[in-house]
Amino acid sequence: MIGYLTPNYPLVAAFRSLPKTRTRPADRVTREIFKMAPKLSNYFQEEDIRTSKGDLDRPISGLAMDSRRVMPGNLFFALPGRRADGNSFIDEAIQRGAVAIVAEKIPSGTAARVTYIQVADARRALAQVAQRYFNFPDKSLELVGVTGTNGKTTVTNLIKHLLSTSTQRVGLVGTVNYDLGARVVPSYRTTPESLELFGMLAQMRDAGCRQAAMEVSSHGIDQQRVLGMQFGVTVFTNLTRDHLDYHKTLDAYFEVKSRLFNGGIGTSPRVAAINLDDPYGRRLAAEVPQHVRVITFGESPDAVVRAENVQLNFKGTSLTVVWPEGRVQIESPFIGRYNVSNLLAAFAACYALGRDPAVIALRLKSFPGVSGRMERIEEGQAFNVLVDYAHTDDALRNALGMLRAITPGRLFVVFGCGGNRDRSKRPLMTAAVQEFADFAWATADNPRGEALSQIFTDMKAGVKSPAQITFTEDRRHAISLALDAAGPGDCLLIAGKGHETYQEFADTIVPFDDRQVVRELIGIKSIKPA
Ligand SMILES: CC(=O)N[C@H]1[C@@H](OP(=O)(O)OP(=O)(O)OC[C@H]2O[C@@H](n3ccc(=O)[nH]c3=O)[C@H](O)[C@@H]2O)O[C@H](CO)[C@@H](O)[C@@H]1O[C@H](C)C(=O)N[C@@H](C)C(=O)N[C@H](CCC(=O)O)C(=O)O
Ligand SMILES: Nc1ncnc2c1ncn2[C@@H]1O[C@H](COP(=O)(O)OP(=O)(O)OP(=O)(O)O)[C@@H](O)[C@H]1O
Ligand SMILES: N[C@H](CCC[C@H](N)C(=O)O)C(=O)O
Ligand SMILES: [Mg+2]
Repeated sequence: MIGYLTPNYPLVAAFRSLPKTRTRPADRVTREIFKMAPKLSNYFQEEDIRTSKGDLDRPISGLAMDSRRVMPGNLFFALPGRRADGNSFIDEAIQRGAVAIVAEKIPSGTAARVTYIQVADARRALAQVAQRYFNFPDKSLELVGVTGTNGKTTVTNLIKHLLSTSTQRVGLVGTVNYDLGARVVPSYRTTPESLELFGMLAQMRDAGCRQAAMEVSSHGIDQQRVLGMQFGVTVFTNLTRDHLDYHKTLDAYFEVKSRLFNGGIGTSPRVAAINLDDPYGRRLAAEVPQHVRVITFGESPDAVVRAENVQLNFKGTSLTVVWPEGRVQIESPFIGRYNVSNLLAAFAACYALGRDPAVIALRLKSFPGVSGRMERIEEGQAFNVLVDYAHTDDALRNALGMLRAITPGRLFVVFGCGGNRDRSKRPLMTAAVQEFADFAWATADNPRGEALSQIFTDMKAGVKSPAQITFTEDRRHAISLALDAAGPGDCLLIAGKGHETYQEFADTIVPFDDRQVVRELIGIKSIKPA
């Protein structure tokens, strides 16, 4: 599935350099190319290797970290995991043609024709080797890395929009899609593995991109997916409760995120843009090492890039952005106070890259928004319907608080909680919904491997007003009930799945798009304008 992200770069170069002849038997061509392929030892430094066995000078045809994707001639990385252990797939990798193995322990009874390299940390080795294999693509790009619990997708898309010109395409890596310069492909992970990331950055570089914006998830930092990557600017949006299944405490979650700013990923950014309105942002700004320039942003009066005169309504937001050398009035079609924070984050990142603030301000106006983020569905119905990706209690509180303030009628919400994710946020999400909405339909999000009844039990612990919430397993039915209930002046928020076009169950993934479902149901029900 992801082979297109990790082409055999050195081999492609070797192939291009071969003299063009009309008659080249395929196996001879393969042999010729292979002879020109760089050697295994090119990708390691002596200190990386604990012990080794076999020929370190053999050519390799590519890198793999999943035995199911090994191609003949590959170097396979056996990574220790939470669910599986890559070491138990070494035999399978060899059967598929792997000629060299990197592992933290060399298995006994090794195959003689294969080279084994023992390293202290296989994930670290994967990132280092991938960076060398793709020839340091991060260093050829102005790379902006955005982290934080919420706002990463929005801010990276804003940055891409602000930096792009008619002749300059800007790369993107994030939750919704990957823009590789020559094509855009749907995303399967917010921050993919280092092997895929360096492969993608190489494609951007080769397609002529000079900048790229990348979402950096806490899982990505912790699993060394961005180890050694050179970011010019890193951005911190905020830190609120999520992913405690993984990080256990908010402080541990913060420590992981702060590695993107303090050299903890092996590199430090030139500039850090940090949200001063967020308590963890304030802490981070004080802790960033001296050699990193900090540009704070926010509505706080002491922020370097700050917003004044913020005015919000259903049509958009107006604000004055103030920075040390000037100020500019901005009109944006974006709604919601948290989007002021996102606008400032993107503005601060572009300012940090030395872009003209006046030009940035002008371009903000034409930002089309992000798929599934407060996306308005207008099918002639008499009430507002918005599809949003709020999937934490903080995001729900922000989204609903904002809609409450600008909705004349009743506020309704359809929401759910994902399975195999942080259980502790579930009751808090219900409580946040009950704080603002007149009525809520709780339903399935992506149950994944968990029983929906268990997810509902967790969610029910946050119910305060049982008469204002109902639990309905089928998401389409829940949306249908909510559409039936809404009338003129009301607002319906469908939260949690945003841009997603599927629903993930234990043993199947089915097509499901909240936006399409709303459109279909409005059509079927012939909900008429007032
Ligand atoms: C919790 C988590 O992040 N887990 C990731 C981690 O899993 P793991 O360490 O348990 O790995 P594993 O599945 O046990 O496999 C170990 C090794 O064996 C290999 N293997 C496995 C099976 C096989 O047949 N052959 C084989 O070689 C695997 O490729 C892997 O190298 O490493 C795997 C390989 O890279 C990832 O696929 C996996 O992501 C899982 C599926 C996941 O759901 N991750 C989510 C939570 C995530 O990363 N989300 C963030 C976004 C969060 C946010 O938006 O805030 C993201 O960046 O997308
Ligand atoms: N700056 C912000 N502060 C708080 N909530 C926000 C902010 N920006 C967006 N949100 C809310 O969070 C949701 C997700 O936004 P976005 O996709 O930009 O975040 P993300 O960090 O990329 O999320 P993910 O970790 O799932 O990739 C939005 O739909 C909105 O409800
Ligand atoms: N990046 C988030 C997205 C959650 C989206 C929500 N629809 C869910 O499935 O819980 C995660 O993987 O935790
Ligand atoms: Mg995202």
